[in-house]
Amino acid sequence: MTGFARIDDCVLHYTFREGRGPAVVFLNSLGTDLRIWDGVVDALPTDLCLLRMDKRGHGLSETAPGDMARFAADAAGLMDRFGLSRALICGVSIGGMIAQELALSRPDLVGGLLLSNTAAKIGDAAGWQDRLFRIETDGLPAMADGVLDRWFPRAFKDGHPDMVAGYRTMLSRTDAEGYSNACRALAGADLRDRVGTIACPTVVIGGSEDGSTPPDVVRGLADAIPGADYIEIGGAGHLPCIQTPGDVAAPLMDLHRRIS
Ligand SMILES: O=C(O)CCC(=O)CC(=O)O
Repeated sequence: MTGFARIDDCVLHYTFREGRGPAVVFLNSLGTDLRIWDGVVDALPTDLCLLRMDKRGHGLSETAPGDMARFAADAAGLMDRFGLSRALICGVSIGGMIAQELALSRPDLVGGLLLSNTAAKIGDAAGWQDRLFRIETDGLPAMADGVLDRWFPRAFKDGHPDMVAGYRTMLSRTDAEGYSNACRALAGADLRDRVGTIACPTVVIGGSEDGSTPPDVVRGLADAIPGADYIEIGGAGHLPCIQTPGDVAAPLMDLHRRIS
């Protein structure tokens, strides 16, 4: 079922499938929408309960300002709407930060975490300021090639030109204000002092060719969360959910079995 739900000040777009629990909840990266999980969902058993959502300012969700806590409250509000608890939260990049924030603020909702290509702090203030300036002066379409170079390794781009063109379109059509709001949320978010208290089973995935969250940064997150496992996907860029969805679906199902 595809639908829309008002969570406080913002109408959010989601897809929900009832099924076997624990539910799996997917949280997207910057400049993408819930379709980045299509390949992962196709590789999962068809009887699982699944919730995907477009965070505010992305996909078909409304645009409204909000920090990392607000993004997590949106996910929590949607999960509450569907009566989900102890779910397996799978987030990539900023989606992985939202997942960490959710585990810290609403541990009742989170049974396990699959954190893909993310960290407890992503980038630095100067880098985000520069990006905000470029969005305003050049616009997202003009920035797309640079972003895609961080998302996908050269060999993947050469081998899949149509797919890469499609994701360039997804990025370029993202609402500039929504994208900028998410950049501000990233600039202001630092979970490094708090992730050591995450207590649920956690798997962290990195990509050896990730140009946005390099593998040493992602491994640092796994080191900071008690008991977390780290998996590095050789040859993967920033978005293995698109590039090699089976490499995300397999640890997701292992974790699902562990928490079931
Ligand atoms: O992808 C994200 O959610 C944030 C990390 C980032 O900066 C991605 C990019 O390189 O554009």
